[in-house]
Amino acid sequence: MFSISYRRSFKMRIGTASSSLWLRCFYIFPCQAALATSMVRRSLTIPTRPSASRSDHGKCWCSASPSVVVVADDKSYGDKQVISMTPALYKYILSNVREPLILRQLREETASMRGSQMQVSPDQAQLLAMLVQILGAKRCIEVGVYTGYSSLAIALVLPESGYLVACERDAKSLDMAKRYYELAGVAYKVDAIHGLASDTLKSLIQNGESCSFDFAFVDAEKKMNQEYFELLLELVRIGGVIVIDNVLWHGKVADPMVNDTKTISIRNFNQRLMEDDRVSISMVPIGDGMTICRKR
Ligand SMILES: C[S@@+](CC[C@H](N)C(=O)[O-])C[C@H]1O[C@@H](n2cnc3c(N)ncnc32)[C@H](O)[C@@H]1O
Repeated sequence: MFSISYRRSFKMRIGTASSSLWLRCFYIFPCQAALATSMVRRSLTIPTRPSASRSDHGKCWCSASPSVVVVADDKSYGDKQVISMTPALYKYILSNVREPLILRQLREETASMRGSQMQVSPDQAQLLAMLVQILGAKRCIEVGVYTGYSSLAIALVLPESGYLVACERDAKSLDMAKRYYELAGVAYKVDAIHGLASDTLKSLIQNGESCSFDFAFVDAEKKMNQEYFELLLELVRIGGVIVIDNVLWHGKVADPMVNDTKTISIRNFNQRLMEDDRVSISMVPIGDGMTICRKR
C-alpha cells in the first residue's frame, strides 16, 4: 500500500482571501517519485510535456512534480459530496441553456423520429459550441451527424471562414441535417459527407490534411471509438481538441455486473485514454458523459 508519508499534503486556495474553496493537492517529492509511483494503487506515469512549466508569477504547484500523475480514486476522497442529477435539477439546468431557435426547431422535428434519443442534449450542444469558441476553432470534424443537432450547434459558432466536415453513413438523416444547415444559413461552412466515417477520415489524411483541424466531436459507433480517436489524433493540430460522447454509457461503465460488448468496449476505451500520454483529458458528467481530450 502507498503510505501517506510519501506525500506532502498541502492546500491550495482558489480565488480571493475571502474564498472558502480549498483544493487539497499532493506534492510528490521528485526523489521519491519513482518509488511512490511503483507503490500507488493504479498509479500512472504519463509524462507531461515541458510546456506545462512554472508560472511567472508566484509559485506553481504543478511544477513540483511534472512527470508523475496518479489515479484520483484514493479512498480518502471517496466520501466527497457530489451533486446527484435529479429531474428537477436537470430541468433547472435546461432553463439556463441558451438554445438557438433553429436548434430547437431541429430538435422538435427530430423528436418523433426513430433514434431521436441519440441526439446530444441542449446543454451538451452548448458546451461543444463553447469549446469551439474558446479554441477559436476554424476547422472541425464531426463523426456521427444523425439529423444534425450537434453539428449545427458547431457550425453556428464557426466564423465565416470556418469549415466543418460532417460524417454520416445514413443518407436520410444526413439529408435532414443538410436541410437545417441551409435553413440556418451555414451550409457553406459544412461539408456533409455520406459514407463510413473511418473512410472519410482516412481520405482526409491521404489528402494531406493531417494536423490541420482544431476540433473534433465523436458520436457514432461506440465500438469504433479507438479507431476514430487514432485517425482524429492524426488530423487535429497540437492544442486541438477531440470530444468523445457517451463515455459513461448510462452509468453502465461503473457497474461491474454489466459486461455486454458495448459497455466493455467503452470501458476499455476510457482506460486507454486514461493511459494515453498524447492527450490531456477531462471526463465531464454531462449528458451521457463526454471526455474532452487536448492533443499535446
Ligand atoms: C448518436 S448519433 C449522432 C447524434 C448527433 N451527434 C446529434 O447530436 O444529433 C450516431 C450517428 O452516427 C452514425 N454512424 C454510426 N456509425 C457510423 C459510421 N461508421 N460512419 C458514419 N456514421 C456512422 C449513425 O448513423 C447515427 O446517425
